[in-house]
Amino acid sequence: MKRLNSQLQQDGAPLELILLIRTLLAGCKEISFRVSQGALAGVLGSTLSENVQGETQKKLDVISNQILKDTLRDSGYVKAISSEEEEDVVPCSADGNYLVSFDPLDGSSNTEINSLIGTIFSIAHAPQWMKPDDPSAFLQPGTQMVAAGYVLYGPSTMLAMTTGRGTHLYTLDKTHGGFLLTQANVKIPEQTSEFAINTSNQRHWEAPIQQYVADLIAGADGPRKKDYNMRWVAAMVGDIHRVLCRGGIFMYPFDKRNPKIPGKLRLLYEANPMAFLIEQAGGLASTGEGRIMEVMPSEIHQRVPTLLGSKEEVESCLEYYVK
Ligand SMILES: O=P(O)(O)OC[C@H]1O[C@](O)(COP(=O)(O)O)[C@@H](O)[C@@H]1O
Ligand SMILES: [Mg+2]
Ligand SMILES: [Mg+2]
Repeated sequence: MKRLNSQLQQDGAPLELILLIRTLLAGCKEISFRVSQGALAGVLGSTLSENVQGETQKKLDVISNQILKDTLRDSGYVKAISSEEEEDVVPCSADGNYLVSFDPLDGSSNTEINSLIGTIFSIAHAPQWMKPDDPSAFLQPGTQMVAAGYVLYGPSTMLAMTTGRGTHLYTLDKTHGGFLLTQANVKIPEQTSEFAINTSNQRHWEAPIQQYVADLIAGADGPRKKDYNMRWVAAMVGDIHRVLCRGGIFMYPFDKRNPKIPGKLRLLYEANPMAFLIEQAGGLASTGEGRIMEVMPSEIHQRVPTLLGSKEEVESCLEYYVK
């Protein structure tokens, strides 16, 4: 089976980017091991501290964040890091050529129930003019990403990765510790009968999504004349992996509860990297008003409404916005 290295070379990734990706994944392998230890290693449960999002941090949020910071900070490739668990950017090497944004542990609410969790990351060039502690350099649209991916800590540890030449899936071979290519050039089915959304938020949604989801649930008896099934892993990394594997539409839409916060998911280290993977696999990634990867960020922890998945189904969903 092909190794990650040779696929990245085949996709034309520059050597330094390949070395950076390998360094980041070395951190993810350590997280995979710590996660698999669970209660044996005392890594389950919450801490007493809150992150900049106002969420109580899980022990694994803090552990994963520290592992990735320690792994990347002195690598020499990275100028600065932005992380879900860090209020400000983390300065690294002044002559580093890359910026890395990551969600060290996605699906935190799943840690205690031994369910799917993961790490999500995106990589962009660091502007020459930038000082390592300057957050403004991260305020680039997603179209500027040079690589993105996630590592899914599930029954097997899997990697989904793109450098802009298709989306590929890899499986961690725990016998020799390398990621091996298990599915090249993923193509998401354009049509689907599977949707994912947290319906407990329904009363807070805007009218277009209310109507769109109502029509999905109406199934063959409704205007879509087709039955739909629902799934919700409560970990974006798990829901998006399912979409890459068999199609579907994943939604975390605008929510009227607090109009200043237009969604739950964060642009830099959740929505953008997933949008890059989905688009490179032939799917669509929208905020409802436009392409996620064209959103111009105004701050590093900015949130966006998120609609991702099978091309024709996302298009059908967007028609409700036009109506
Ligand atoms: O609790 P809800 O509304 O189901 O939200 C689940 C969503 O929140 C998240 O867990 C947020 O990510 P974090 O766990 O990294 O904070 C997503 O992975 C997931 O899609
Ligand atoms: Mg997350
Ligand atoms: Mg997280």
